[in-house]
Amino acid sequence: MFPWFAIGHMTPFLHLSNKLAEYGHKITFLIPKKAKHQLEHLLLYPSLITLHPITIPHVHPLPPGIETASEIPLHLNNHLATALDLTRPEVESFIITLQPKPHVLFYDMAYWVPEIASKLQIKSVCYNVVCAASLAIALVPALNVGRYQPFTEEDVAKPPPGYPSSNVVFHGPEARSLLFLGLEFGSGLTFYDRMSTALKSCDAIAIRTCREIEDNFCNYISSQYNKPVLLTGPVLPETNNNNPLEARWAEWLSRFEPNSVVFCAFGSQFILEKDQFQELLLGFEMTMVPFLVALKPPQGCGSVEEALPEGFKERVGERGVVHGGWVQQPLILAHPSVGCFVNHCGFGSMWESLMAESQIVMVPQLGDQILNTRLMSGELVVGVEVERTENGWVSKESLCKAIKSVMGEDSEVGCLVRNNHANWRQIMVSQGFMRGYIDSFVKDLELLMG
Ligand SMILES: O=c1ccn([C@@H]2O[C@H](COP(=O)(O)OP(=O)(O)O[C@H]3OC[C@@H](O)[C@H](O)[C@H]3O)[C@@H](O)[C@H]2O)c(=O)[nH]1
Ligand SMILES: [O-]c1cc(O)cc2[o+]c(-c3ccc(O)cc3)c(O[C@@H]3O[C@H](CO)[C@@H](O)[C@H](O)[C@H]3O)cc12
Repeated sequence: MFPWFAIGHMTPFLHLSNKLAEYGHKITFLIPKKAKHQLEHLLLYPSLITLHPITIPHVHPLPPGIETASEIPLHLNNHLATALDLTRPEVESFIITLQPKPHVLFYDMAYWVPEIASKLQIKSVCYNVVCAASLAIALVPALNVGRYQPFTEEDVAKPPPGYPSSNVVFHGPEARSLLFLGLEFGSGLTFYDRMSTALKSCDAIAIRTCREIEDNFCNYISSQYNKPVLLTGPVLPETNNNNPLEARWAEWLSRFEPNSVVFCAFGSQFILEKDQFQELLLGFEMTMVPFLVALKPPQGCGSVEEALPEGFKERVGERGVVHGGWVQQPLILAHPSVGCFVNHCGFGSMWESLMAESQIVMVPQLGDQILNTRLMSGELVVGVEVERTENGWVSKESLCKAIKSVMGEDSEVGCLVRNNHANWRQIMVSQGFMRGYIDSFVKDLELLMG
C-alpha cells in the first residue's frame, strides 16, 4: 500500500489493510515516519501489517521536516507531490527486495507505481478515497483537456458528456473549485495529468464507495477508462478498545444531556481565513447549545486562542470549547451527548457521519467535498448544507439556522433528515453490508491475479 501523504488518504488505506488482513493477507504499508506514529494505533493486525517508514526528501519551499499534507497549507501540496515523486527510487528498490513478491500494489497519487508493478509482473490497483462522482466529473478522458495546460473556466463549467447526474453537480461559481486540476501538482505535470495517468495505467480502479449510492458514477468511470471498477464499500472499522476517548473530552461531554452537543471538525487539511473562523464561532455561540469545535488555527494565527472573537470566551464560558489540535473524531461522534456534527464533508467524515447517530450539517470547502455534500443533501437527504452568500461567505446566522433546523425537536427538515439518516445507517450497519463488499473485493482481486 502506498497512499498519498495525507491523513485523509492514509487512514482509509489503513482501514482497507485491516480488512484484507482479516482474510489472512499480508500487507506492507509505506508511510512517512511521523504519520507512522500518528496512525499506528489504527492497526488491528500488527502481525500481518507492517508499517514501513519511508524518507520524504526535502523540497523547496516546504519547511524542513514536512511529511504530510496535514502539516502545510493547500497551496504547498504541489511541492509535497514533488517529494512523493522523489521517493520513487526508494519505493522501487524496496519493492524489489520484498519476499515473497507482492501480488498487488495499491496506490493513488503515485501515478508511476504501475510502471514498477509491470516490470515486476505485479498487478496494480489505483485505490481512490474520494467519491466516484468527483472522479467522474473531473478526471475522465471525456473532459478532453490537453496535457500540461491550465483549465479554463469553460472546461469546468459543465460536467463532461455522458456524466450521469444533474443533481450531483457544481452550482455556478463552485465549478471554479476544479481549476486546481489544471495546475502543476508535482514537477512538470498537472493534477489532471497525474490522476488521469494513475487511473489509465492501473490493472483495475478501486473506489471506497458502494453501489447503493454511486452505481451510475462507477459505471461511467468504468466505461470511460474501459477497465473494471472494484468497490470496497465504506470500509469503516469497528470500535477499537485499545484507543478509548481521551478523558478530558469524555469528562466534558458527559456534563451534557444526550444529543445536545454540537461537534465541529473540518478534516486534516483545510485552514479557514480568520474572519470566517470567527464568524463560525459566533454562529455556534448564537445556537445557545453546548459545542466542541476542533478546527486548525486560522490563517496567520499560531493558535486558536489568539483568534477567538472579542469577549467570546467570557460569553460562552463552560458551554463551548474550541480546540486547535487533533481529536478522536469517530469516538467523539459515538458519544451519546453529541447530537449534531458540523463538518466539511470530506469523504472520510462523510462515511463517519453516516455511521454516527447525530444530525449532519455540512459546510464543504473544496471541490470533492461539495460533491459529497450534494450526495448527502441532494440524493440521500440525510443532512443539510449551510447556505452561503454569493461570494461564498458563511454567516453566523446561516450556520445557526442550519444547526437549529436539524436539532429542533419540531423541525420538519430535522425529522426528514433524521429518518433518512437512520434508514441509511441501518443499511450500513446491517449484517453483511460492509462484509459483503470486502468479500466481493477480495474475490475481484483474486480474479484480477488470474
Ligand atoms: O481532529 C480530527 C480531524 C480529522 N480526523 C479524522 O481524519 C479524517 C479526515 O478525513 P476526511 O476525508 O474527512 O477529510 P480531509 O479533509 O482530511 O481529507 C481530504 O482527503 C481525502 C478526501 O477523501 C477528502 O474528501 C479530502 O477532504 C477522518 O477519518 C477523521 O475522523 C480526526 O480523527 N480528528
Ligand atoms: O477537489 C476535487 C474535485 C474533484 O472533482 C476530484 C478530486 O479528486 C481528488 C483525488 C484524490 C485522490 C485520488 O485517488 C483521486 C482523486 C482530489 O484530491 C484531493 O486533492 C487535493 C489537492 O490539493 C489534496 O490536497 C487532497 O489531499 C486530495 O484529497 C480532489 C478532487
